[in-house]
Amino acid sequence: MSVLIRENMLASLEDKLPEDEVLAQISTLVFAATDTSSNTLSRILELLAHHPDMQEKLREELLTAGAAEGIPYDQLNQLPYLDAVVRETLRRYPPLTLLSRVPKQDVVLPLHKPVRGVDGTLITELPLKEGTEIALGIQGINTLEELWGEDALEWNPQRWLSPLPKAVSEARIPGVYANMLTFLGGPKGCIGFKFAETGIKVTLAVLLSHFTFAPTKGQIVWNLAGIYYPTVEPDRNNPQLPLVVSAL
Ligand code: HEM
Repeated sequence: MSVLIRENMLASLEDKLPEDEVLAQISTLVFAATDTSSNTLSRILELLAHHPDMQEKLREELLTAGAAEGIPYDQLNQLPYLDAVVRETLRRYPPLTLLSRVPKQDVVLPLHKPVRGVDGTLITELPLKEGTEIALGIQGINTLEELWGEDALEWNPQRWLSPLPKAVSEARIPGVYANMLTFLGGPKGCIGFKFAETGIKVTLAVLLSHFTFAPTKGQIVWNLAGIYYPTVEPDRNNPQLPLVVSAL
């Protein structure tokens, strides 16, 4: 945001954004960045609390790399298990599960594989009228068994430590990040995906090298909304995720 403000002050009169547009950009950045990243982080901590073996493996990787004292960006980004945990969570539990797009003109959309219509004809493409709202099933693509294999619905960071199934790379998923649609792609894709990934990794590095996380007795429910958020049953309105946190 400071870069945006600074560059706008330096821009020529012709290129300068008016103040209301700068404010609108700042609101978009805050809105787009906050709940997406924090809910992903909550999801990771909850999953690690329920998988103490994976939590320990990740902590060991972090402590060996010196995360307790603080490690440089490049080194943090090269930690394979940390990367696997973040990727797998963003694959299996994308904070935005469904988004839509509206074509500005009539288009014909080719299908990845043909489907059979109720009258028995084979359909290979969909003609869409301008203005038709199309739902993009982010979570559906991220967890398609046909691509990711029979365990597509399992949260398994280990899958990122060996080559991905051929079907995944051959599908050419048009997302900006790791063969998935979590951050979408194209001109309206997420501009903050690297920032989000780094923020999540830095926070995990700091927390896991000083604390352990375990589940509480309360039942956590993840509510499907614009952005998935956790609550404690039966309260569905106040986002919260209690965990037992102990100092190392
Ligand atoms: C885990 C974290 C995040 C996820 C899953 C995520 C996901 C997405 C997705 C799917 C879109 C496309 C929305 C659409 O086309 O309707 C998007 C757009 C965007 N994201 Fe992210 N995002 C994350 C974090 C961030 C962060 C940290 C920032 C900023 C630093 C950011 C800034 C933006 C902006 C500016 C847009 C464009 C909004 C627009 O076109 O109106 N995002 N994000």
